Amino acid sequence: MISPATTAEAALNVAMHLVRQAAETPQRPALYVPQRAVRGDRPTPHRVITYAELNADSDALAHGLEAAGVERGTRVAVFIPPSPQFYAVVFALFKLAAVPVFIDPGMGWQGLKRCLERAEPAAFVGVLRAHLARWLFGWARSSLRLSIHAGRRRFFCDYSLEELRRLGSTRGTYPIPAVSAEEMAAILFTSGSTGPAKGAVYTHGIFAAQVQMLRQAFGIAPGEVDYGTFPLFALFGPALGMSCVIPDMDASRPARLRPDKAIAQMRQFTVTNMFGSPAVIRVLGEWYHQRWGSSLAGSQASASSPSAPEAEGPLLPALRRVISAGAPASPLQLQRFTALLPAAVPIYTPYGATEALPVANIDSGEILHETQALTAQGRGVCIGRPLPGIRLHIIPITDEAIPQWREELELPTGVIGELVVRGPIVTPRYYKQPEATQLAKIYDPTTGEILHRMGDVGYRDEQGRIWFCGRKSQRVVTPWGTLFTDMVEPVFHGLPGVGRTALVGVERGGVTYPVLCVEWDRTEPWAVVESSLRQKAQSLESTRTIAAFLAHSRPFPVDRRHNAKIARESLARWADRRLGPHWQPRQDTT
Ligand SMILES: Nc1ncnc2c1ncn2[C@@H]1O[C@H](COP(=O)(O)OP(=O)(O)OP(=O)(O)O)[C@@H](O)[C@H]1O
Repeated sequence: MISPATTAEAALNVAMHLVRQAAETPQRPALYVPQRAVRGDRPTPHRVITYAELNADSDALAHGLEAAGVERGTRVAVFIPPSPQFYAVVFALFKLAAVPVFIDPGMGWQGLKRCLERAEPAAFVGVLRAHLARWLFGWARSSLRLSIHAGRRRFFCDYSLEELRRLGSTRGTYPIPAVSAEEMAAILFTSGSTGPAKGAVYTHGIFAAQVQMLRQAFGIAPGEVDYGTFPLFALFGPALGMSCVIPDMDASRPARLRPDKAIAQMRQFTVTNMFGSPAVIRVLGEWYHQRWGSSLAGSQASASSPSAPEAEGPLLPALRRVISAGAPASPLQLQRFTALLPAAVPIYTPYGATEALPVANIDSGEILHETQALTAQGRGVCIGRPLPGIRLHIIPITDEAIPQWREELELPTGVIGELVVRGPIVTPRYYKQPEATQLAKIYDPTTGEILHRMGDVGYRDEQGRIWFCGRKSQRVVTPWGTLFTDMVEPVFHGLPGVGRTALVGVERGGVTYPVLCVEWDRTEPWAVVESSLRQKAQSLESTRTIAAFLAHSRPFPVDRRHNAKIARESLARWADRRLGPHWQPRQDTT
């Protein structure tokens, strides 16, 4: 054991950021916690938790958890929604150098069971609902030896957090052990949008690099105020010295965020940084658009409108940046959201995945003024340039494992292939999933680095920017060539009656045909919509082979974490059923 901040190894532990903030600015609010349901029309009382308090609470919990048997390296499943308990427990686990395991609660009971079986946590700390489900569905029964209820009472668990807090509260500062960059710090499960979720192994070195990269890439300064609608990312708020407003929302359903509440909270605390999935950006932008329309874009909100802000000017005047991540954001959504912001405020859409984050970055200025026009012509979605410290390679598309890196794998500029990254934020493996690890990682024998295959396809342009063309597993391979989702779908956006679109493959007689599912908003008759879709498809080489357009009258199914990634696998099954066994593709397709 060492005294905090005395060695580079201890400083690697992400909890050291909290310790440092508490020493430097003890009275700065770390968290603003709504004390009751947030009202859209007036300020809501919030509890303030300072950095000194959060740090002391996590010290007490670290002692208490240790007394209960949690040790360095113990895997602990955490099922607590964003709250003071969540932050205190997670920082306590980091202080112990224990290994928190994070799984999306929204993924469904079966998926959760599978993840927990893989992660084999020895301890489980969660809210009552999570414990009830654990008990009912037998989650992690064979590995668990300690259960902790995140509340005052124990119920049927071994301990309550309140007990552990009391137990540890007189023991002072927790002596954070020195950790190495390679030591496992956490397991984060992917969202499972293209198959079973996989547990990415995070090391202390990765967290340290992420904090540094986020600070540099976005220019986040201590003392800023954060509104983080994605729980795992919210953890970086305190690490970056921000004061974090806890949103009044169900964090496992970002698309159901209530815009009036979110805006009221952001205005009440003059929030400077907002983080959310493209679904959050869409919901807020559409809400604004429906009320005040595009005529006010980027400028003023009418004070005479019933729920308009009293002050003149943009609705969110203090925001310095917005970060939208987790899925492609459509230019239209970005455009609508800019109406809430002061003119020069960027919306960043960083690209990355649970296994490697952040990888590349671009802002709304470049998207709206430059790249969206090319996106509409079928060139894909620009995700910007790799961040400093990251190298991005593009390699030929294959579903086979590639054990070793060879320079010859690199494709030239302009050629579409799979995106592969190397850098300090690349996770080395999946936890106890050697087959998945084999398929996703490449070892470079000359540098000793492990590269991550993103499972995405794209290309590099002459300016060094990367263009995202879709998920590798969702490409549609036809006798007339391969179609990529994010090159095809945006071509049709903006046509009257058309919401989102989704490209899927439907097989008949051993041939896969490209089919476009269309979110039809019923503002135009389907026959009119279909005819304009067909006309548009004929205008480009890449879309000419689309064999059918299908009206989908309800919103598309989406992933559970970000509520933004279209579940094309289930839409493909839907399209197959809709077309029926006797469907004959139109003659002009072939
Ligand atoms: N800015 C972005 N633009 C386009 N796509 C993005 C962006 N950011 C993330 N993505 C998409 O999200 C993926 C990462 O998602 P995440 O880590 O949440 O889990 P997942 O890969 O969907 O889960 P699984 O691998 O279990 O299917 C990326 O590989 C990419 O396809």
